[in-house]
Amino acid sequence: MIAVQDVNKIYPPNRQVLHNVSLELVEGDRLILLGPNGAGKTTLIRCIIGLTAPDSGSIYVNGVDVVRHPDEARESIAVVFEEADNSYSYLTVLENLLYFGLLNKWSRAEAKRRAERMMAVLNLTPYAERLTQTLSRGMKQKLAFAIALMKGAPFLFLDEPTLGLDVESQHHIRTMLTEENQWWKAVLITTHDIPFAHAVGNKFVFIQDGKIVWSGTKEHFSTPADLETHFLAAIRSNLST
Ligand SMILES: Nc1ncnc2c1ncn2[C@@H]1O[C@H](COP(=O)(O)OP(=O)(O)OP(=O)(O)O)[C@@H](O)[C@H]1O
Repeated sequence: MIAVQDVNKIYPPNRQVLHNVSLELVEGDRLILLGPNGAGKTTLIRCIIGLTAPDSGSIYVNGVDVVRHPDEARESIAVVFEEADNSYSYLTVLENLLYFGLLNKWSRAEAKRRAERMMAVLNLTPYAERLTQTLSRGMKQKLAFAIALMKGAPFLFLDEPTLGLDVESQHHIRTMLTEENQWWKAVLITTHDIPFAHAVGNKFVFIQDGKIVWSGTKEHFSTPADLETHFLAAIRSNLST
């Protein structure tokens, strides 16, 4: 479980970008963090993974205090930032996946099994023997996603996972995230892609100017259009208060 309680963050000299933010990520959650540009989503993720220290509040990852033990807490979280490029360009797709699998202490057989499954789901199998320096940007993004998953961490954080991906690749990512029997326990996703958010999310948190303006489950929205309407209404009512 990840527990964020009353987190405040002020960038010097006095720009407060998170205001008393609290949220929980528990097993089975596919939590979508929706907010306009500059709302504080990336800052919140950076706080949870211990890259940025909050000015007050607490963050625990599986009981580990992130502020005191960021390295230990981070071991439980695999993160893919927007336009991530975490692969070695002089290794092939398969070699990269095996390398990161072995680094994460899977046996060779287990690393191979996971790499093959990952390539199949993300449609990277035809590129298994290609050097990653020859891949397109979208393929590299899918590989970054696969590499992060090779970590086998219980929590997965994805920052804008569909940005710049073609329709089929978006479909692969969506399928992967909603399949049964995941290797991870919960996922937190930031996105501006409403149809993707609606298809994947089962919990939603709307953030505006560093404040959580609404949170709830998927039952509130029967269609992507509902989600968009609800989101815009929450943002606008926050602006008018
Ligand atoms: N290191 C920093 N120093 C000062 N201000 C910062 C710093 N990093 C971010 N900010 C500011 O904090 C606010 C929140 O930024 P953040 O990147 O967390 O937003 P975001 O919701 O992820 O935005 P986007 O959707 O555009 O990626 C913005 O106003 C940004 O300019």
